[in-house]
Amino acid sequence: MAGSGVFAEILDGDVFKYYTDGAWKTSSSGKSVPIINPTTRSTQYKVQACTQEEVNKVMETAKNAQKLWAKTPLWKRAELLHKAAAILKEQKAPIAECLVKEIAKPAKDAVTEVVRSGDLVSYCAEEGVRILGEGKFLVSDSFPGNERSKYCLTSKIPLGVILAIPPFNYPVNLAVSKIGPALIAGNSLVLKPPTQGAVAALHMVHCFHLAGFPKGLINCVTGRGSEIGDFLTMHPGVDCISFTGGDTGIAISKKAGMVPLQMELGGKDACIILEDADLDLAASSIVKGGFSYSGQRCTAIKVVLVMESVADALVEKVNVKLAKLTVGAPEDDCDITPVVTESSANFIEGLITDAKQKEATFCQEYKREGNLIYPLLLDNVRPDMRIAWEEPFGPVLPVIRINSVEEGIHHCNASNFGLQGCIFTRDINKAILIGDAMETGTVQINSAPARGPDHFPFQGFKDSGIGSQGITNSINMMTKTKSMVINLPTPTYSMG
Ligand SMILES: NC(=O)C1=CN([C@@H]2O[C@H](COP(=O)(O)OP(=O)(O)OC[C@H]3O[C@@H](n4cnc5c(N)ncnc54)[C@H](OP(=O)(O)O)[C@@H]3O)[C@@H](O)[C@H]2O)C=CC1
Ligand SMILES: O=C(O)[C@H](O)COP(=O)(O)O
Repeated sequence: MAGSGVFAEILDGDVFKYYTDGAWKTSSSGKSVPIINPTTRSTQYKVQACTQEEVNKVMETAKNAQKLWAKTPLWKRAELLHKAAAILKEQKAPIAECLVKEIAKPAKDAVTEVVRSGDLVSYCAEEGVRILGEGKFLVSDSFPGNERSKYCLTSKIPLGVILAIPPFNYPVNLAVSKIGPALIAGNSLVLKPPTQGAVAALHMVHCFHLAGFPKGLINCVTGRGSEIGDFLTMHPGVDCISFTGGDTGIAISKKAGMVPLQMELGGKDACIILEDADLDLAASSIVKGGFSYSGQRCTAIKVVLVMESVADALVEKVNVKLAKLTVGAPEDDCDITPVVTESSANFIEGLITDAKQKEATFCQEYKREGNLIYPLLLDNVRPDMRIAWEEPFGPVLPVIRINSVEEGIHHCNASNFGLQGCIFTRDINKAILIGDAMETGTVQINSAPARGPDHFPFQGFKDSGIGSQGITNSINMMTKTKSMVINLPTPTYSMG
């Protein structure tokens, strides 16, 4: 049960505490934020509603702790991260249980998220030791007009305090994808977990606490993003913001100060199917890519653009597979589970109603029970329908029939998003040419979009983000370059 066993100290009555200065604390606000279970639609957990004064204190604590941490040898930082990763994996069951209750993640996927997170933290430790242990050495005489009289030594140093804000759909994994790189690079961390998923995140933070990180290095404040979000992101104590979520990220980037930003935002990942595609492979990738975790992945396939000549065959294959998906409770490990909130379900329903009014073909009957929306494929979607452009973040997928590859590329590039895209064809030359034309951060050939493996670069173009994630890129992003120039009195070759 959440908040029991080794996690007992993170709970105060029925409210989970926040974490700072190496200890679990109750907010002086006396207020809590309820977390609604998407399946039962009743309050499952409560977390502290932290105050602005508490945020100020946390920032100061993080700043002080970072100064000492930056002086901690790299191998020691790595050792602690490996320890935290091991504890995280050991504690996968209670953390996964929180994910099931808070965000209705299917039971097996919830365990996978925690194990993947442990692996990610370990990889950060190893990669950090490799890339931060090396710097650059430059000599001056390669630039016109210079003799060889200056030696420049560059190394990577930490930024300071990293503010990490992950979204609800991977509250553990997308938190550690920021925490691991931040810590190995010598930064301290303030985590603001999503409200749905906060309790899983607090359990994860406790694993870092148990690993024995120095006091104040990792901090976790809770509260609604709409209430403490602006105060956090505009706080002068923040040296970098790493955010994953929706349009909120665009607003943050306009308000934040002159600090590095890492933004991973929404997507409308297109799947282009050519006439020569392996349709069985395409259909299973569409079902997995479009419907796993009920479509609540930024990398989910969110629009299928299929050549008219193979559209009927593809739609039929997808429908056969959709009929086999199980629909129900996350505890039963169903494929399709309730979406995260009632307002998300209402938003998805709005897109479906619009498509109905504009006469899309419904391949299944639209069915909703509370937050549970049954999987739905909409065929013959046209560009005047909202679902052609907007991100449902739910188990509904539009199919647009195209008559040329150019039409598919045009639709993909007309989107304000540019996260990932995929192409199904047996012609690798065509795949590469189309992939080059798609304005997305990543193009997958003959597979659905995906962020992992977690060391691959992961980035969105346009409204899908700023910067690039993936373990190596995040470590680099959370550092700055420092140079030391040794100025010699004469060129180095002047003797002998
Ligand atoms: N590109 C990517 O890697 C990913 C993108 N996404 C995108 O995220 C969206 C869904 O996730 P969701 O969690 O609903 O996204 P949101 O943008 O609503 O929330 C993301 C995080 O921001 C916090 N937040 C809310 N308001 C503010 C604010 N004013 N200042 C600072 N933080 C704030 C939220 O806290 P709280 O929960 O308390 O409101 C949450 O922790 C989708 O659009 C999806 O595509 C999701 C995953 C990955
Ligand atoms: O949050 C998301 O949706 C992810 O970053 C996608 O991750 P995945 O491709 O590994 O599911």
